[in-house]
Amino acid sequence: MIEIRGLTKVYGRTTAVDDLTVTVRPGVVTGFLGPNGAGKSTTMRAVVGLDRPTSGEVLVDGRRYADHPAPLHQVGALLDAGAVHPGRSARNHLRALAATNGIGHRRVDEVLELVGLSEVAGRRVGGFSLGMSQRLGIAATLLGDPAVILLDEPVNGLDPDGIRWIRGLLRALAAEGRTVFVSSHLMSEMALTADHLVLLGRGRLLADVSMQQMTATATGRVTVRTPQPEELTRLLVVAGAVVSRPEPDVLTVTGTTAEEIAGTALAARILLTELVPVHASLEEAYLAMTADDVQYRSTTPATPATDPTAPRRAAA
Ligand SMILES: Nc1ncnc2c1ncn2[C@@H]1O[C@H](COP(=O)(O)OP(=O)(O)OP(=O)(O)O)[C@@H](O)[C@H]1O
Repeated sequence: MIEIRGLTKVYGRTTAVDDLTVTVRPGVVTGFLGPNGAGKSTTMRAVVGLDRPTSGEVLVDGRRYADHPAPLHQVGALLDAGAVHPGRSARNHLRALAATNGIGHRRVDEVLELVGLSEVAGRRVGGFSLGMSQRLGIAATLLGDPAVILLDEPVNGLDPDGIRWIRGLLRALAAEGRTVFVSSHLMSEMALTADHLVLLGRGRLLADVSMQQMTATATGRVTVRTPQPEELTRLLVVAGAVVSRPEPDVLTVTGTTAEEIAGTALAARILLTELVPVHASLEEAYLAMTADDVQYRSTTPATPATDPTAPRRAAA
């Protein structure tokens, strides 16, 4: 378990993490999401003691990382896949890491196998593709068979096969009862991998929710087909809904439910030939939640930033 309590990290005039309190639990994959610059990497570095908090603290299974007698057995962290001596072979890189932590050669071969690098284990790491380097980084995190696994943007540089592989690996590690905390700025990827989500925006906690809760709060819109669109539009607008008309006999309605639309239509004897609730995708919910917190914004944000159905924040 990772307990982040009141974590604040200030760099000069930038508050990278702002009073963040969150608990990352074992047995599930927790996705750590937020736009670029939200403070995800800073938080992860603080977990493994690479960044000293300005205030607050982070405990891993009840102790600060530095207080664990054998940290590599406690926490496996992939924070920068590039931090490898380019002249070394993959096997020797892992053997060097293993040696300093009292881990034997057999475990090195096991993790090479696990990440699919056995056949290239003798090759110089300098010639590795980004995807291969990511796999090697993941192998290093698993060396000590840790209870807590921390991965910063692990799918970066992976091809679709690699992405599917890492998804399976993360889910298997969580199923074994480990704590799996994985950052990404790709909601679509997390939707397939994570059971729980921690959302960060400008260093602050925006949401700490299960994937199910996130989907439920992603209020959607309703598509209605009717031969009496003008009449139904008038009634729905009076009732406070927002209505657009993409086709002559089709309305898109937000701000109300399918049940209410059906009730309104029935009361006015308006025929409905189609009534389809369309749930907002997780991607839309995420964009709506983080719209105010994007540090580097393009000039034409193609986001539903003003969507009145955007879910409320858990904490602002
Ligand atoms: N060593 C540092 N010195 C100064 N500022 C820093 C440092 N590290 C991070 N920052 C700043 O802190 C903020 C948070 O950065 P951080 O890398 O933690 O965000 P992130 O969510 O991981 O972003 P990304 O998805 O782009 O990696 C940013 O404004 C960044 O510029």
